[in-house]
Amino acid sequence: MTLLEVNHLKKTYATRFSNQQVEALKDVNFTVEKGEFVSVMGESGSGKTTLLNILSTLDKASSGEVLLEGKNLADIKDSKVSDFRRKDLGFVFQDFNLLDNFSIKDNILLPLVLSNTPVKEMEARLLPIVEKLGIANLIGHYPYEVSGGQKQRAAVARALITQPKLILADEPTGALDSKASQSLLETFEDINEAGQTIMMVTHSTRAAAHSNRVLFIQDGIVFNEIYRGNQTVDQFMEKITQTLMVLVNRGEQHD
Ligand SMILES: Nc1ncnc2c1ncn2[C@@H]1O[C@H](COP(=O)(O)OP(=O)(O)OP(=O)(O)O)[C@@H](O)[C@H]1O
Repeated sequence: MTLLEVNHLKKTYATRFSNQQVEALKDVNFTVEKGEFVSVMGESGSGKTTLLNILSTLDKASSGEVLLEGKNLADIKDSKVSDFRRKDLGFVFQDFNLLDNFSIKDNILLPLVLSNTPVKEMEARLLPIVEKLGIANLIGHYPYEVSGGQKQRAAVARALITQPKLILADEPTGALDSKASQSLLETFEDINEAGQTIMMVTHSTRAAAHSNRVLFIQDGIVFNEIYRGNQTVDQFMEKITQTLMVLVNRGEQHD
């Protein structure tokens, strides 16, 4: 079943200091099936953040459409946009975005508090998630008392707690050491195997190699996509590296 459909997405920015326009996305087309774990790669400036911002309704496309379960995001009323973002999407960022003055538990529960979920239900949802993520013993701590890897697990728990249709992750391993990255990627694989659809922007070939499919963006379009299939992480990494080389060579020919 198709969860996300992106059709002819275009985003043009008007620059502030000249009349020039930047075409960040020219014609982006792809679909994501329910239960997929998809990575998006591309050189710096290729439009990955722009794409994530539009998918997460933080920014609007210049033209084209994004459908989530067949529903056009552009049709969501302004008054309902934050509700949509909170209930249907989960976010994981490079720098965790946890609130320093809230305990790990309160950080995780925040989206449910904001949508007036009964306390009993909050508690019932919390336990299995923190146990699965291995942070059950840390929920009374504050973010400054735990490691980067543990902070990111708390952020993943916060993303999962609303049972979102889609998790959007922006460089989730960017601030983690290799051990914590590896552990987070395995967690992503686990929650994906349990049915969670994930879309992750990353510069890391190792991170991307944990997903099922990689989309490569260049010059504002999806230039290529490759599937992991039965490949191991190492085999898929090799394939991703080869595809990135083609991308770099293509870019140099254009320069
Ligand atoms: N608000 C803005 N105003 C004008 N131009 C912008 C704006 N945001 C992004 N751009 C331009 O759009 C293009 C795509 O930027 P974007 O941030 O989406 O790339 P990216 O692939 O996420 O890069 P990175 O990997 O470095 O984060 C770039 O040329 C960038 O300079």
